[in-house]
Amino acid sequence: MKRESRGLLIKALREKGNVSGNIIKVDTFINHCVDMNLAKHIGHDIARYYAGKSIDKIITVEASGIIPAMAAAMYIGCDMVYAKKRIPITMEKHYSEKSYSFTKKEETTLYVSEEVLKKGDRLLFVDDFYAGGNTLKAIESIAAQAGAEIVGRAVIIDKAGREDVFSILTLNEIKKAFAAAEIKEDDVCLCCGFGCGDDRGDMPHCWLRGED
Ligand SMILES: O=P(O)(O)OC[C@H]1O[C@H](OP(=O)(O)OP(=O)(O)O)[C@H](O)[C@@H]1O
Repeated sequence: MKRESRGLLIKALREKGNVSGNIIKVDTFINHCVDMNLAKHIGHDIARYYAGKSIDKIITVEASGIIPAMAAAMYIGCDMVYAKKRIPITMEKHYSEKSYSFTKKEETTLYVSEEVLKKGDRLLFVDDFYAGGNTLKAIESIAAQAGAEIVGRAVIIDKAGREDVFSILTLNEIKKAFAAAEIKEDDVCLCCGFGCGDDRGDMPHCWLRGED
C-alpha cells in the first residue's frame, strides 16, 4: 500500500532529524515537538492499512506512542488505550508486565486497568518505534492477561524490519533515502522520498509541491 506520510517523514528526517548508526533523532517532529500534519498523515496511513480489519481498540504505551496511536484511532474511529508506566491511585485492578525503555535504558513496568480491556477485544498495537521489541512483547502479555487479541502491529519507524509490523519506514529504507541525499531537492519525490520514478504507486506524484 502506498504510504502518503512516507515523503513527509523523509523530508522531516532530512531537514530536522539525524540518523547516526541505529540512533534516529526525531524529537523535533515526532516525540517531543510534534508535527501534527505529519502525525495526521501517519495516522491515516495506519488506518488505511488496517481498513476492513475489525479493530475494537488501539493500544500503545506512554509517552511517545500516544501521538501515532491517537492519530490512527481518530481515522479508524475507535478508542485508544495507552499503558501507563506508573499506577495512578484511581487504577484499582490492573494487568501489568515488565518492559525495558530503549531510550532511557531502564527497566519499566507497564500497567493497564482491567476496566479498559475486555476479553475478546481485537487490539491494534501502535507505537512510534519498534527497536528491540520489548514494548510490543509486554503489550502482547498484557493483552493475553486480558483475554484480548493483538490483530495488528504498526509503528512509524521499524528499526528491525519485522515482517508482521506495518511501518511507515524501516531503518534500512531511511538509510537508502539518506544515501540518495545527493539528489537535488527538486528531484526528490516527496510522495516516496526516494527520487522521481521510484515507487509512485497510486498517489498523485509530488502532491506536496502542488504539481499533481
Ligand atoms: O521495541 P523497543 O525496544 O521496546 O523500543 C521501542 C520503544 O522505545 C521507545 O519508548 P521509550 O520508553 O524508550 O520512550 P518514551 O517514554 O518516549 O515512549 C518507543 O517509544 C517505543 O515504545
